[in-house]
Amino acid sequence: MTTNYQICLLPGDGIGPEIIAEGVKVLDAVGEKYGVGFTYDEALIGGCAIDATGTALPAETIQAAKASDAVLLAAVGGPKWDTTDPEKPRPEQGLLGIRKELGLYCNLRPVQIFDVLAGASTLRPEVVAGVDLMIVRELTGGLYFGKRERVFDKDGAGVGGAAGQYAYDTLEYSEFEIERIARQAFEIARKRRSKVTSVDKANVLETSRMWREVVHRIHDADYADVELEDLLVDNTAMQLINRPADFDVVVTENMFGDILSDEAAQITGSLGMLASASLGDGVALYEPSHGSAPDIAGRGIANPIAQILSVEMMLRYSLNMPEAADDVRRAVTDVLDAGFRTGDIKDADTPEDKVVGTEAMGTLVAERI
Ligand SMILES: NC(=O)C1=CN([C@@H]2O[C@H](COP(=O)(O)OP(=O)(O)OC[C@H]3O[C@@H](n4cnc5c(N)ncnc54)[C@H](O)[C@@H]3O)[C@@H](O)[C@H]2O)C=CC1
Ligand SMILES: CC(C)CC(=O)C(=O)O
Ligand SMILES: [Mg+2]
Repeated sequence: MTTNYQICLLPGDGIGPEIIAEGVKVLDAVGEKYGVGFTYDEALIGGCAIDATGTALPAETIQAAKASDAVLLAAVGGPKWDTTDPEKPRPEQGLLGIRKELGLYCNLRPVQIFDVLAGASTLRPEVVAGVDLMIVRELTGGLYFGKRERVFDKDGAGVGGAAGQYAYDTLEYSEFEIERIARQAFEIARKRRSKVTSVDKANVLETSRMWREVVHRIHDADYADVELEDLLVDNTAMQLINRPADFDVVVTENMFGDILSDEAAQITGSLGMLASASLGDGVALYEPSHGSAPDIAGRGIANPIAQILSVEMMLRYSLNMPEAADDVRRAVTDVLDAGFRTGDIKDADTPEDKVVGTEAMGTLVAERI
């Protein structure tokens, strides 16, 4: 009997539709090789969903995601929907909403340097050599999900202590949320180089002081074999580009993880290389770490590798196809070793005939599965 998987596709906006097509191309090549069927159910999220339905996360999209074996998302957002009006819908609400709906509290962002891309990084090759770290980002708590409000000073009488508008966002964490992400980080570290760096701002924030306490309690009780270090987030931002190869697993709260992963992506040469898996206790979602790149959308030049490596993570974590996942990684490595580059990862030595577009890069990878 042929295995058949139902994959929910969420192309979103900007370069989203261009790169997800290449993820699907690679997944189809995997299906052909392993005799596995993939059925795709495409749904709306983000700006395109606002245009069609007035909301960034229609109920049908949530249903399609929950009914699938895994979700493949590209990216949402763009200038068309940018607004500072708190009453208007924003594409990013769709992304935050689907993470919450599916309970995706654990975001894995692997930062690995492909040897041949050492020259594409803005850091010196000897600094980026051997970089292999995993950012474990808490994904459904913290500042992105806390209560927020803007109070308009309609009569000029002043709000929040002074004349003018007043706004706030709140950063909250429960012990439970910290404990479950910390356990994930320690478990992952045990399968890697057994080192966890816990990143916080405990010299200022109360949530961070509790974060540190909980992480240490879990460590001392159940994971004393794993090395644990604490690092303040500002120092981490600096150390990541100073000594990136020293990091193994980096565990941190939602916003710190968002910011640090974009920074870490640059170590690999481009944000277009950084995949991610968003995991919970049910259906998981796989997405590049980058956004919808409106500055290059519609030109066929976006790098689809982050999306393709997100397919690799889907095969590994949701579909229990580790050999196929290895095939995807090997195929990407082979294409890069053969010298092919999208514009974002080319360097001064890349010959013009090796610079390829989104579609060609996807085809080159799919051919090597
Ligand atoms: N997961 C998601 O859907 C995310 C969505 N966004 C949204 O995306 C929109 C654009 O945000 P930005 O701040 O510009 O971040 P971005 O990640 O879209 O782009 C940052 C820079 O990286 C480049 N880049 C990103 N992905 C690339 C790829 N695959 N190939 C080549 N170059 C690539 C872009 O061209 C741009 O110069 C905003 O509306 C933002 O809210 C931002 C981050 C995550
Ligand atoms: C667009 C945000 C909601 C999220 C983000 O930047 C990310 O997950 O990387
Ligand atoms: Mg981000």
